[in-house]
Amino acid sequence: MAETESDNQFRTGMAMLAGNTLSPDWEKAVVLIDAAAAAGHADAIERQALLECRGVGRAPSWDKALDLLAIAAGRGSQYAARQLILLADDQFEPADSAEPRQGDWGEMRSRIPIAQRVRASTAPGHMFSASPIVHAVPDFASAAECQWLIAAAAPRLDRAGVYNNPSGIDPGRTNQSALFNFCNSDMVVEMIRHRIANQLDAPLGCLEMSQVLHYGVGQEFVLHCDFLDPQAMREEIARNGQRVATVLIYLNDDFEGGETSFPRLQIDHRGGPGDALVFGNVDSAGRPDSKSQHAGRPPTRGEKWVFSQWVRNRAPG
Ligand SMILES: O=C(O)CCC(=O)C(=O)O
Ligand SMILES: [Fe+2]
Repeated sequence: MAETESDNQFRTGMAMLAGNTLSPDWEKAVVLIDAAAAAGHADAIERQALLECRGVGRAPSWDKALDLLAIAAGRGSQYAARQLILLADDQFEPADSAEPRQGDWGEMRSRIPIAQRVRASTAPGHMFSASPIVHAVPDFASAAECQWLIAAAAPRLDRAGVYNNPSGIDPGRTNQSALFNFCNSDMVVEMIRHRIANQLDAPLGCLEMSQVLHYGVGQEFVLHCDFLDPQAMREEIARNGQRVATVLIYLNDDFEGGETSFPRLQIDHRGGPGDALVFGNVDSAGRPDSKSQHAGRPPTRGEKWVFSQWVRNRAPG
């Protein structure tokens, strides 16, 4: 089938947002995606939902975003349909279902409990350390969300990089990761990001691009601190802020080993699927705290999957 004008606009707009920079040139891309969506392009409407919830070139609105998702599903976007099923019914629908899902998408959309889905956890959890904070929060994400994140990351895994190495590859980080830039984020991921921002009482703009990490047997993320080196990364910190907190969400438990270890705090932790570990990388005065040093230990059997969110002390810009 010949490519239509709106196919072309959608493809070109998405290509502009495919990189991993924190601030791509949104303006032109958004014009193209909006134009394709206005012409009824289902995939463009599905992406427009993400623009609405993030507030790119408009005021952020979950309601408008979810309305668009229902329209996109009605126009045949299976991706939009799967997001609605998860958000309304907390059910994970694999992407390769043989039968295209039929549904009353407007009705399903109306049942999405937005406030509940983005609400911070009120469970006391377990405070391992007060300074730096290391706080285990149970049941932070649902089983379906964990399955969703693994499925979204699995086809895109790449050798994990580190910020302060120009080649991006670090010998101390043998695990793999998948980044959620605009092109591969979605409303399920955005809801989890929103929940994390609420949990930390931080603006959404402070969250870096989310990642899912994968460790096979023997793969590890050796001892490191998540804060950015105040000297070596001075310009980056001035531009985009310091990385003051990290939130991990454990996505599975069918492995052995693979703890998150903080040797200076004598913590060795493994959460169950959906449990979060929130930790600070700076002390109460905002200074980098080397006691936050930690490692992702290698699994000795099976594979470990974890969602990792680095959080700055201010939004980039
Ligand atoms: O996988 C882990 O347990 C640790 C991950 C980690 O240190 C990070 O994402 O910064
Ligand atoms: Fe880390």
